[in-house]
Amino acid sequence: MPDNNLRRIAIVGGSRIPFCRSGSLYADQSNLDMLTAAFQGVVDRYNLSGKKLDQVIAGAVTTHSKDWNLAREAVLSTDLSPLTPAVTMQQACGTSLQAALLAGSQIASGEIECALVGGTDTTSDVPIVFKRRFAQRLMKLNKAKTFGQRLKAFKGFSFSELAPQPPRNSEPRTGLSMGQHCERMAQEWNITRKEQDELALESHRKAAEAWDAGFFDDLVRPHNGVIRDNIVRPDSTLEKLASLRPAFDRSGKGSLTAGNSTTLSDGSAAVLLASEDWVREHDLPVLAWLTHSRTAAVDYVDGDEGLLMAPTVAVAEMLQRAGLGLQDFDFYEIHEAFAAQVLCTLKAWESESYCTERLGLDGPLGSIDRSRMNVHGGSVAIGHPFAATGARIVGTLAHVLEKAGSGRGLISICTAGGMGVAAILERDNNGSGGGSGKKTAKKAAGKKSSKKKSAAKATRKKTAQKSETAAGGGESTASGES
Ligand SMILES: CC(=O)SCCNC(=O)CCNC(=O)[C@H](O)C(C)(C)COP(=O)(O)OP(=O)(O)OC[C@H]1O[C@@H](n2cnc3c(N)ncnc32)[C@H](O)[C@@H]1OP(=O)(O)O
Repeated sequence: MPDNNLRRIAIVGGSRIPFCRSGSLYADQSNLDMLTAAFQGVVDRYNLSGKKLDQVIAGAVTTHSKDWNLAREAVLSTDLSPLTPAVTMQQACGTSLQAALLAGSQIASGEIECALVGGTDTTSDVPIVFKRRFAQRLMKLNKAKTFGQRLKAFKGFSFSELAPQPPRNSEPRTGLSMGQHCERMAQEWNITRKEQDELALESHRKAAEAWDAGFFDDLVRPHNGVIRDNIVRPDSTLEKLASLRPAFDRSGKGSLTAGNSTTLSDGSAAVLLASEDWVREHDLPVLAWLTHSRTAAVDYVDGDEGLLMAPTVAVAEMLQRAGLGLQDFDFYEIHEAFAAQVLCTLKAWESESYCTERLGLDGPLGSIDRSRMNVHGGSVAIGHPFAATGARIVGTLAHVLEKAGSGRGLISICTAGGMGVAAILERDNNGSGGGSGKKTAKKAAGKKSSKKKSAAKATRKKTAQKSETAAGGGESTASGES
């Protein structure tokens, strides 16, 4: 991306739905319902109704086979032009940040002018399937033409075959959950329980303050009757956090709890990216520019690397290529998979031996100013619908930079499979630097013709009908007050 022949990548803006605790207010929502809502949020915000976009890249980590090409199905459920192509991709918790990087590369190279990227995940609507043996019987039954063939399909049947198979919740190569892996990292890096609880408490405090101050008003669009993230706990205390039992290691050494880990959550987020020309042509604002990125992986299987330590590598390599130091940032958005993951990452960057021996640097990257990190809360407080987190963070950081007027922000996301995705967003001193930005998002949305408005309404109705909505008013109001 630093190549001068490449075009600048504008972040026009993002939209997401409120994130909710697993099995709560989105229990009736599918990945498609939620991704459609995030996409439609961007469409409405930037007056894209009926428009053909050049590219849509999005994904989910936990999917059903019925999800098909989820990104394309979501496009067809919005009022974007059906001529908009879309691709579904997955890189665990890095999915929608990686989607932005892939789309950004296409914009930079001149291949496309604009792209919508996003992610969604549900831990409420998970695919629970039968054992392979029973599934094979059903396939045989489906093909059977005679009564004898139908009977044969069930020859030797055992009721144990009916035991449901829930989705995998552990790393395929180690059999350990993310939490168990992060416990190991916390113990290796001597991260205390108190440090983790303090970080978690701060995350909740900042997220609650940001909601109260209206920071999320432009970024989060109510969905299914929910108006606020229902995971944020403004009333949490250090004493309460300290009283929670370790969740992943009950040997007495464990320090990761429900309070300092991300909770299983449902939600979606999307971001619109474009070339400078396209932004100008459509008179849209540029909140920030996507200027650098890097993806890295660590060997957590045969090597002795921590599963969630790859962002240390991705960020180090990105900084080297960008010619920047770790302190050259006004804001840091570090995905809080677990409070311990963030603390291990910060400690690794401060460690001379880790930075020289593992990252091949001349010395430590050093400390960051913690008051600039996750300034409006992180994944511990807001929630972490896996594939949605990258787009949430890109949208949030772009918004933070817009409000600051100018500056530079660093994004760091750890993923399952031992990977890390990093990116840099920047905002020029002269503001947007791209389109005049005269037509603000709200003005753009306000200009929507009544014909388009009713088309959008009809489409949303169509989508809503597809899911059996049980948006209980009482429950939704409760979330609004959370
Ligand atoms: C790359 C990556 O991003 S990896 C990360 C991927 N994500 C994950 O792996 C998800 C990890 N999280 C989990 O698996 C689960 O959330 C767990 C296992 C940590 C906890 O699950 P649960 O036990 O169901 O959590 P639950 O929400 O019920 O909380 C347990 C208790 O802690 C309390 N609690 C949780 N957070 C707080 C808080 N901030 N303040 C006060 N109390 C809290 C709850 O009220 C609850 O108390 P109760 O038992 O009295 O009702």
